[in-house]
Amino acid sequence: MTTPFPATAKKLGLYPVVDSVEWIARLLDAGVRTIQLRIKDLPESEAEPAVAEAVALGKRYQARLFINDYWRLAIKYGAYGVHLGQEDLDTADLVAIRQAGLRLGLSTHDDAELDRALAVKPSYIALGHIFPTQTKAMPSAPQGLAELRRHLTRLKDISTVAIGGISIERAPEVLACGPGSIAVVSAITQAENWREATQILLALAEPPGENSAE
Ligand SMILES: Cc1ncc(COP(=O)(O)OP(=O)(O)O)c(N)n1
Ligand SMILES: Cc1ncsc1CCOP(=O)(O)O
Ligand SMILES: [Mg+2]
Repeated sequence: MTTPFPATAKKLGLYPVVDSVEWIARLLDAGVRTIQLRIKDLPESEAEPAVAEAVALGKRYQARLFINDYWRLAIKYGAYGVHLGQEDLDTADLVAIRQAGLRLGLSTHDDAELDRALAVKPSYIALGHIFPTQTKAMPSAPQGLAELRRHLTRLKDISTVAIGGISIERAPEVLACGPGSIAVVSAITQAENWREATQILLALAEPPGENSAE
């Protein structure tokens, strides 16, 4: 029988995905408590200082800091968790991640990927991309809100994250579908006023009294 990964909060709330320690520091200081460091295409040795700093910051703020892709570094520095995509699943050592006590988040885009992800018993499942996005080249079409709703009906007992093209304007309709979290990149990093955008998104995704400390 597959051993589950450690649970995370059912409602992870606002989940910014950013590419630098500077963004991690700013957003933790602004009150964000779930966050991901997503550095792409750097050799592990070059990404290592950023991962180490991000993990230290996450601990200082008692935040849920997920490391994208670099699972060995996440284990080495004791991150809260790791985020992996379907391709990453082909190569990552899931046993090592679980034995190190890290949470695991997995990307999914359709029913087959959901089946595969659920078999791993991760800490959360990400569903995307919901709307068109400029941030990442996606091989599939956006799933939209109806598919998001349909997928969520299969995921009552696990923490869920919606991602892809979620703007301040679209966040309420996404949240109304019932995911525990919305992950955003450009809604914050490309905002004219990132502080204001973050506060608006925090208020939408984390209504007072609803944020769990897990
Ligand atoms: C919360 C969240 N959801 C999805 C992704 C995408 O992960 P992946 O499919 O592995 O693609 P890359 O981010 O590695 O390009 C994510 N990072 N975070
Ligand atoms: C990393 C990732 N995975 C699926 S969509 C996406 C990018 C989301 O970025 P944005 O919030 O700017 O659309
Ligand atoms: Mg990945």
